[in-house]
This record gives sequence, structure tokens and C-alpha cells, in this order.
Amino acid sequence: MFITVEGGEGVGKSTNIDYLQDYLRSRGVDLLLTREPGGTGLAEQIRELLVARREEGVDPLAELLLVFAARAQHLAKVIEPALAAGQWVLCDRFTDATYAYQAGGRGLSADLVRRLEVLVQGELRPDFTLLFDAPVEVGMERARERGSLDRFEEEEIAFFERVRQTYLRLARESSGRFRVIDAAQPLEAVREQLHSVCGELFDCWGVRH
Ligand SMILES: Nc1ncnc2c1ncn2[C@@H]1O[C@H](COP(=O)(O)OP(=O)(O)OP(=O)(O)O)[C@@H](O)[C@H]1O
Ligand SMILES: Cc1cn([C@H]2C[C@H](O)[C@@H](COP(=O)(O)O)O2)c(=O)[nH]c1=O
Repeated sequence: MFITVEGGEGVGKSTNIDYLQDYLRSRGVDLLLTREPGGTGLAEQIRELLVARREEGVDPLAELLLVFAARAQHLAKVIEPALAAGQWVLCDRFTDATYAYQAGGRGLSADLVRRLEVLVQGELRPDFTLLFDAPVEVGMERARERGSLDRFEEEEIAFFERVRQTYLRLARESSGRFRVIDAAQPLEAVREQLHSVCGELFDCWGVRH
């Protein structure tokens, strides 16, 4: 199984992915936890380039190509070998983030993203995606409280609104693959939602829980 976790800034992906990881491992799943951009030494270096605040503006196409360069390395060195060895892969962000940020947020064409997706991934797509959704102000307030903001987190509210609306549209269009978690709720309530989604999936996939 290839499971991805998506959502805007500060919505609680990292906080809950640890919980999800424990939940899956405690039920006997051989799991690899990874993230994008990143997941290998080279891809983590590309991540640093992407998130660093800089005077020089970053061209959206350059940003898109860096994201996919990191993804190609991550797929070849980590994700594909793990899946081939029968492991489950749990990935903090994947190509839905590219549709949300580079197409929705930056305004690049979704068709361009689709062409790179086919080039880099072939037919590989996530089996299942959890979308953590919260109003932009809620996520940004949490991100601000957490610490200093990176290059993406410094964007204007309208950018994050476009990112959020793109994610929600993707979830509607691929409702079989996505489950949307109301991440504006207190942590306990978010965990209950996660629990119920995991139960439903395990029933569906025939995994004992
Ligand atoms: N449901 C919640 N209620 C209140 N605070 C939360 C909740 N979920 C997460 N937080 C807090 O919000 C902050 C952001 O959470 P986290 O780092 O998990 O978000 P994220 O989605 O991974 O963010 P980013 O994409 O910006 O890295 C953290 O300080 C975390 O403790
Ligand atoms: C995979 C991916 C990521 N991004 C952006 C989105 C985030 O602002 C950063 C990653 O940091 P986080 O700690 O996971 O929030 O990268 C992107 O723009 N496009 C992508 O495909």
C-alpha cells in the first residue's frame, strides 16, 4: 500500500503522521515513513533549496522541476524499492501537493504537472490519501506559533486559499482514494477521525485490527 498525507501549512500532518505510523505498526504493518520533498540525501538537499527564504525570486517552473527532480530520486531510491519488497509506504506529501501548490497556488497548468507526473512516476499513484483540511487562518496561526516561517509559509493568504481549494477539488474528483479529515478540530477529535478512517480501510483491505 502506498499511502499519502496531504494538506495546507500547519494543519497537523506531521503531528498525526506519527500517530498513524504507530497505529499501523502496532497492527503488524511493515511500514516505511518518508516525506516530500525529501526522503533521500539528495532529495533532502533539494528540499532545503526549495524552502529556503531568498532575495532572488524563484521562477514557478524552476520550482516545479526541482519538486519533480526530488521526486524522481525519492521514487527510484526509496519508494519503489520499498513497495517492491512488500513494505507499506506512508509519505508526508506527494504529487497532490504539486497540483495544489504549483498548479493551484502558483498558477502553472495542471496539464504540465500531469505530463511530469507521467514522465516521473509512470503508472505509480497513491493507493490512498488522507487530506487534513482546515481554514487557512487556523493552519497559519499554528505554523506561526510553531516557529519561523519558510519560503512557502511566507506566501499571502490568497495563495493558501487556492492551495486549499485545489486539494478539496482533488478530493471530490478522486473520492475513492481520498478521505478528508477535519483538522480544525482539537487533536483528540482529529485522532478519533483518523481511527475511524483506519478501521474502515483495514476492513476494506482485509487487515485485522
Ligand atoms: N488539532 C490540533 N489542534 C491544535 N494544535 C495542533 C493540532 N494539530 C497540530 N497542532 C499543532 O500545530 C502545529 C503544526 O502542526 P504540524 O507541524 O503537525 O503541521 P503540518 O501540517 O505538518 O505543518 P507544515 O506542513 O507547515 O509542516 C504544531 O505545533 C502542532 O503541535
Ligand atoms: C511535495 C511538495 C511540497 N511543496 C511545498 C509545500 C510545503 O510548503 C513544503 C514542504 O514543507 P512541509 O513541512 O511538508 O509543509 O513544500 C510543494 O510546493 N510542492 C510539492 O509537490
